[in-house]
Amino acid sequence: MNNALEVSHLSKDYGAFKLEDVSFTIPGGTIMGLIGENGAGKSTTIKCILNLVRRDGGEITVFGRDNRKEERAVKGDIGVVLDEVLFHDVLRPQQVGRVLAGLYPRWDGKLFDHYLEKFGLTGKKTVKEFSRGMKMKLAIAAAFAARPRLLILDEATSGLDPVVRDEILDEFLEFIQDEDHAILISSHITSDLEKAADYITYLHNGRVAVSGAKDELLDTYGKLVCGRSELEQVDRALLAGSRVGQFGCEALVKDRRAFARRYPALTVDPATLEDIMVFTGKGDAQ
Ligand SMILES: Nc1ncnc2c1ncn2[C@@H]1O[C@H](COP(=O)(O)OP(=O)(O)OP(=O)(O)O)[C@@H](O)[C@H]1O
Repeated sequence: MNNALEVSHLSKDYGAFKLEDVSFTIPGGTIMGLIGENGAGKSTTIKCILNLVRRDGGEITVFGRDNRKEERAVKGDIGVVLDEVLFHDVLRPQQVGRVLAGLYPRWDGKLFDHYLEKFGLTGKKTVKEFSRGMKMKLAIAAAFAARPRLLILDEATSGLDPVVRDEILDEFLEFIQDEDHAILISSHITSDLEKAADYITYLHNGRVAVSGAKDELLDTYGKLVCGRSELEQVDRALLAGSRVGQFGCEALVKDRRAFARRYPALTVDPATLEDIMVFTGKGDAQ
């Protein structure tokens, strides 16, 4: 089975910002969450995958095909949902479907109608009268109906309420039941990715800071909460970052089992993706 996406040593130089040596792989039948601060390079990475910006180095393959040499075929395999929805304001969802049917060779009108029904978008409202959540749902229905093999979402679930996000995440989980499908989703909402993603890549200042299987990351990292004097005694090499506050200290432990063996008296709790992102990104913040 081919990997759905392989990004190897990707680089892009904007002058003031550089994407450097970004590599990650999404196996078929899985979801990769791309996380990172504002300006970390998530959208630039996605634009390179979509060939919307020219990369300066590296390789990108989608289901084994080079995204530049076989651009047409690769485009047909990818569905995209961006954070801005650009459908014609005056159209109703069904009319949007008729327009898109002419643009996408693999368009599945029945599937589109199924999602409109499921997402409650079958009324008489035009896109202009839609809330942000309704627009995102329409974009996601359209992305599914184009029958992509790789679905890419850039911040598409931000700004949606938890109920809608949950519904949409369930659709994603169903989509990847087919091993020939995969999803790359960039989001600031790490709790969504904690629920849905199989793999996580954390970009920091244009570089991969952490990448791996989500369960493994959550199982390995830990969060230490302790007093200042205790923190001062801990070997810094075991920590990915720490924070000294008014009422105590917190630190991200790189390997909580190894840490527990060395410091059995200190309690290390499981870390969240947000902890991993915040502490790794800040390093040794005071
Ligand atoms: N066309 C461009 N020309 C020059 N610099 C650019 C261009 N597009 C993006 N950048 C810069 O690249 C950096 C990364 O931006 P990018 O949009 O990839 O980040 P991001 O991780 O998606 O951020 P956010 O979470 O805010 O969307 C930023 O410093 C941005 O200013």
